[in-house]
Amino acid sequence: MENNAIRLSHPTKTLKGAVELTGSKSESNRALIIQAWGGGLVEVGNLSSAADTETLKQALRAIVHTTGGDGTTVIDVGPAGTAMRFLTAYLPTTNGRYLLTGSERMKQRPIGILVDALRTLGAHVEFTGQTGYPPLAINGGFNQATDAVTVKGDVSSQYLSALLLIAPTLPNGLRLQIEGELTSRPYLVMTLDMLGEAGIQHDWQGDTIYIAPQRAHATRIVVEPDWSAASYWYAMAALSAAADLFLPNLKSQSLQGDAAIVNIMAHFGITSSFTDGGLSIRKIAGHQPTGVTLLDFKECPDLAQTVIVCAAALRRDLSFTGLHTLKIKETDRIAALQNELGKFGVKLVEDGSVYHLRTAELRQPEQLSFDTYEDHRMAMAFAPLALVFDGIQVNEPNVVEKSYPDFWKHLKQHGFVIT
Ligand SMILES: O=C(O)C1=C[C@@H](OP(=O)(O)O)[C@@H](O)[C@H](O)C1
Ligand SMILES: C=C(OP(=O)(O)O)C(=O)O
Repeated sequence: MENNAIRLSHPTKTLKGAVELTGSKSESNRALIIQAWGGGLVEVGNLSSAADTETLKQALRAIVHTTGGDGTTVIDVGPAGTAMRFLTAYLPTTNGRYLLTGSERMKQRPIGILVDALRTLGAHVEFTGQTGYPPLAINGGFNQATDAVTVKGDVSSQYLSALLLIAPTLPNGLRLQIEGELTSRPYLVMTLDMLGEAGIQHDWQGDTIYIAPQRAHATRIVVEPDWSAASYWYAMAALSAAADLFLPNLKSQSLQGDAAIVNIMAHFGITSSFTDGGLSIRKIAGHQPTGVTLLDFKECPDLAQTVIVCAAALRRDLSFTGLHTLKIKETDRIAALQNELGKFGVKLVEDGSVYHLRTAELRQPEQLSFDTYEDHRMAMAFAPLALVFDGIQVNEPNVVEKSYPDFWKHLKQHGFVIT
């Protein structure tokens, strides 16, 4: 067994009880940026314990302490995509000098589209390594050259959210035209809704969003639990013998697009019911598969691994679309899925923009040891397989800290044996 690995099994295959999920990292990281320019008027409740949120919080603290100083502040966001993208837009609006960098993988995740837009606005942002990728040298204090930028919408919605989050602070505001098809749309809507919670108005006509220069109102933003984290409990429920779980504080009307897991998992025999205090999920005994054949993840890319692995274990030969952004996330998630599903005989076959799951040759090898590719979602998507196979191994399990540090602790509390 590798040094840094755990073995997982679940003797009873039954799940019961409550799971207190941490706050959404997407909501938290938006709240932190709004709070940063909100001038003490913006309070945030239930901030996520995700490492990505802690990273952004520390980075923003570093700015407060160095603004106006002469030296360059080095900010290393590690693997945190939202921290990288949001800071790239936010730092030019402060007065400091920064070197913004991240993990080796972060240096392979494109950011040129956002940097080009910021330069059009007049910001001072340079690539210090490969053009189009972090690290970035950023000098604060820019004179706004224009209020109008056009940004491609089909690569990462985070570029758009990053610009919108600073829009109210720009002297001339921002007129953001989205070019091409918008991917991960709910994250953009989340950004606008959270700005709205701080009193920031916007006008969205066709493909253009306008935000005038505005100040935040006094507000307390309370972060909802993380729906992407909830998705792993849905997968565990679907793979269990019986499940009756309660996830406190999740609401049917959510800012998070990953609440789509409710409808997706209905196809896998899981019912969801919202009460005043949260969400109950149950497995229906003797559920017959619905006729669904195709699932689209364009609006909820972070659910893709959860659902694809779950479908594989249930021998559901489904097809999937909307996976085009997965190759530029924490790892190439398509390649990572293909490798790890292959370890138990399942294929994920690429056919243009559609992917097909092929489970006919599913088998359990003597040893099942899953690699995680520095991707929290690989670890959390494959862990539920301990309910199906007689024990699995997960390598580098600490990756879960990126978004859900208590993941393994919660699994132990719900009957998983982890050694
Ligand atoms: O804005 C956000 O908080 C996020 C947007 C999505 O990224 P893309 O817009 O790059 O798809 C998502 O995958 C990521 O985990 C979080
Ligand atoms: C893609 C993700 O995060 P980020 O882009 O913020 O690193 C994720 O959490 O799945």
